[in-house]
Amino acid sequence: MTESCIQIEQLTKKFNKKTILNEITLDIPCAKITGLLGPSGAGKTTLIKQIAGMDTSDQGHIYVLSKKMPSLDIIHRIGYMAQSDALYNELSAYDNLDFFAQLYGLKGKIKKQRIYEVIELVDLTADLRKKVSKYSGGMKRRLSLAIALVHQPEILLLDEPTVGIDPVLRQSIWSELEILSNQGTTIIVTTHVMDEAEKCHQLAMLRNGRIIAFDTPNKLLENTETKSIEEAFLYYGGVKA
Ligand SMILES: Nc1ncnc2c1ncn2[C@@H]1O[C@H](COP(=O)(O)OP(=O)(O)OP(=O)(O)O)[C@@H](O)[C@H]1O
Repeated sequence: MTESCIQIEQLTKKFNKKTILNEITLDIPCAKITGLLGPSGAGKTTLIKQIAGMDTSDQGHIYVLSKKMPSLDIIHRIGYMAQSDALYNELSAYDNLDFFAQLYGLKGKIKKQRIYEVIELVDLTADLRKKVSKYSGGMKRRLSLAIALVHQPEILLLDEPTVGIDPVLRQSIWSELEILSNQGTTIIVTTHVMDEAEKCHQLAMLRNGRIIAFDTPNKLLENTETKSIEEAFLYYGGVKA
């Protein structure tokens, strides 16, 4: 049995009396890439924010690294990349990274070294001193990813990290996620891109705020006798392919 680093128990979240997350129970394995797959409006962002401890639930609990969320002790052990970039546009990429690295307690040589490592990883070294206001949308996504990684978090929560990123860099980001998970990082990534879903070690399929399936991509295909994750999703969603 794989150890789990995040436990979600009977989690329900409502907005204006509308149920957005409906009694979600999930055990997210440690040191694996878990994908949250679902159509627009399924509740992926709402769920990832709950895991990050950014919002309260109406019912149920979340434990991250054995601590009940929200927990201030855990927040610095999480790297969170939101769907919309939270960057300081009037600062350079370096200064943005420097600011967030300091918030996470990095100092001196180690801080500088990590800034250069993560900026290289997202292929922005040449634009490090450029103001973020002059960045394209894809460059901003890459910088947001670098910020989420700068303090080497044990838990990495990525909300649609590769939107607007070209296929070559997307590949290298996925290779890096694979390396990080091999090194022990627990990663959750939301996506509605099916070929990215196949790269995840575990996939949680979310529809109308409910988990309709949770397994490895291979098992999901096997169990539904389908040839693609998209077909498997339709099967679990009640639309027989
Ligand atoms: N703060 C809020 N107030 C009211 N409704 C909200 C709020 N946040 C999200 N919702 C609603 O909750 C539902 C789920 O939204 P959420 O952003 O979690 O979906 P998603 O699966 O991440 O979609 P997408 O792939 O488009 O990002 C939507 O109907 C959305 O309008």
